[in-house]
Amino acid sequence: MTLEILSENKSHGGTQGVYSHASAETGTAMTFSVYVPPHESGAKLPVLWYLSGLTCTHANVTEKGDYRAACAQHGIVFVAPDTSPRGPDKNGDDVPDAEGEYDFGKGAGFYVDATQAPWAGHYRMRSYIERELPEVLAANFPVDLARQSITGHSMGGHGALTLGLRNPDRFRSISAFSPIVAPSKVPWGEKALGRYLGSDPKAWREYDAVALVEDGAAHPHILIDQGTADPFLDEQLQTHRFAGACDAAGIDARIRMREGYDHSYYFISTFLAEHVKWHAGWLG
Ligand SMILES: N[C@@H](CCC(=O)N[C@@H](CS)C(=O)NCC(=O)O)C(=O)O
Repeated sequence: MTLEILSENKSHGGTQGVYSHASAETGTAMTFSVYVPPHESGAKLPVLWYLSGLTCTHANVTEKGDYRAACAQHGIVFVAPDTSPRGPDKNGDDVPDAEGEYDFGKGAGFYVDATQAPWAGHYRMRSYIERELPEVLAANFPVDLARQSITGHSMGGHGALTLGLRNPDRFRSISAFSPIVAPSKVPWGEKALGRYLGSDPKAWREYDAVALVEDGAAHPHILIDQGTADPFLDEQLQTHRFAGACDAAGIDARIRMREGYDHSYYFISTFLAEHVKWHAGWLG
């Protein structure tokens, strides 16, 4: 499994890298970024995954997220995958896309394994992040996969909550910024899950944080930050649904409404270091 180094830059005493590899899951090259903090030779470090939102690649958080000082201070490796397959597959054909739609297709993989044509062949972001990328990390970076946590933004907040709730033994803590907590119930999610997974909403439940909690999933360490001035809050994000599901299930999730903050990286960069520190407390 060879990694191509696209860039490596020294930062806060560690290395911020961007890498590409041939993914067996998506059948394409996939790009991701990894920040490795300064560490003693031979050390194995805990990992914080960051899943990005609609229209993003690894680059948005890497360039605008402001996490490196905190990761250097707490000795945490920070991994930011892409949000969908892109580019040519191994036959040289471009992966299917929804031309002109920012919320479906490329940049909008929704962290699912698609079951519907023409998406099923390449749109396998769940397995890519749950199975393949951890193996790539373990083979190429000084990581201790017994210590992992996960965070994300918007569609990536949905990804963090659903991956975390499905894999509570793998992720010690889960956080999210402005997550889509109930994709089955909102326009972004209804569109994406319907087209990737088909029209039967039963197949959507494992990709819906509220439905997962209703169906018995739980995690003891969940933190959500949501801006009150986020233009997507009422229609697409609906944080109250997750708060309600957690209350009903007896899950003590910490959900903070942040006065005046919007959906942008100005919001994320304000609180991402706090999230890194919070995860560090569970990553030991
Ligand atoms: N306003 C955007 C909606 C998509 C959006 O806000 N994307 C968020 C994630 S859901 C984001 O992080 N965008 C990239 C950035 O701000 O760097 C559009 O219409 O394209």
